[in-house]
Amino acid sequence: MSVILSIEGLVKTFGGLIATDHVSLEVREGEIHALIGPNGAGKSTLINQLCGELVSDAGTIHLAGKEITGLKVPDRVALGLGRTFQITSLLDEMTVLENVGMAIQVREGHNFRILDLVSRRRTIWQEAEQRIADSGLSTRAGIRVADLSHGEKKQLELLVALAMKPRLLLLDEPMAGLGHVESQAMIGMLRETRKTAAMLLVEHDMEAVFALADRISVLVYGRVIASGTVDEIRNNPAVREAYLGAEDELC
Ligand SMILES: Nc1ncnc2c1ncn2[C@@H]1O[C@H](COP(=O)(O)OP(=O)(O)OP(=O)(O)O)[C@@H](O)[C@H]1O
Repeated sequence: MSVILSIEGLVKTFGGLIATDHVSLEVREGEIHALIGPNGAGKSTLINQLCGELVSDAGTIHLAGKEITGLKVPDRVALGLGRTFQITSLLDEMTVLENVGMAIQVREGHNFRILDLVSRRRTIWQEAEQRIADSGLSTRAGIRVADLSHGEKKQLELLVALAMKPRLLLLDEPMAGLGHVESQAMIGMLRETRKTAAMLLVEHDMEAVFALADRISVLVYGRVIASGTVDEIRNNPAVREAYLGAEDELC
């Protein structure tokens, strides 16, 4: 399986604090690679370094073989990097359909030509309808974002990110704040997503991690202390040690 994301020796410091300390890991095509670790381990910092919101102090990032370490956010997006943004980035007064349609228009923007504007618009809205019909939001296309539940907003956030057709999707706690039923719906959506995009999944919900991950890397104090399959990570003494006091989370 080829490597879609390769990180080598990535470092980020804040003053005297080393938030990510020579992090190296790989995400392969078609896999969900979970990144877990205690609070303050550096997971969000790493995601922000990868998407270009934080400039790294050292190390390299390659996406599908191309070095993207020094690129700006839009250039990384153009090369196939996607991420779910905070729910607040959804357009509250617009419908589910309009939010997905807008994302597709952004993706297609550079292809617009005056002459085929009308037919392009039709294609865009058809794609938006199809993406929604295939998701857990199939009955919510005409609903304003403001009237959606928290779980539905998280699903829409994922749909909007997918409308950009990323090759690699960075997910920062997609299960946060979801109830059991909503979590199951999100797990279903992420399983479907695996068919089109590899994912680096930062998540505290271990049930979801174990249900979804092909491989897991464990970050503690900014360092990767272990990388492996679900079983390897569950049975790794150093990982259990890092989670001491919350051991049943790993059972
Ligand atoms: N902008 C910043 N300025 C200063 N320190 C920061 C900044 N961002 C993060 N940190 C520090 O870097 C360390 C790693 O934080 P980070 O948010 O990446 O951890 P995390 O693993 O995502 O934690 P959590 O699971 O609680 O979200 C923490 O000690 C945090 O306080």
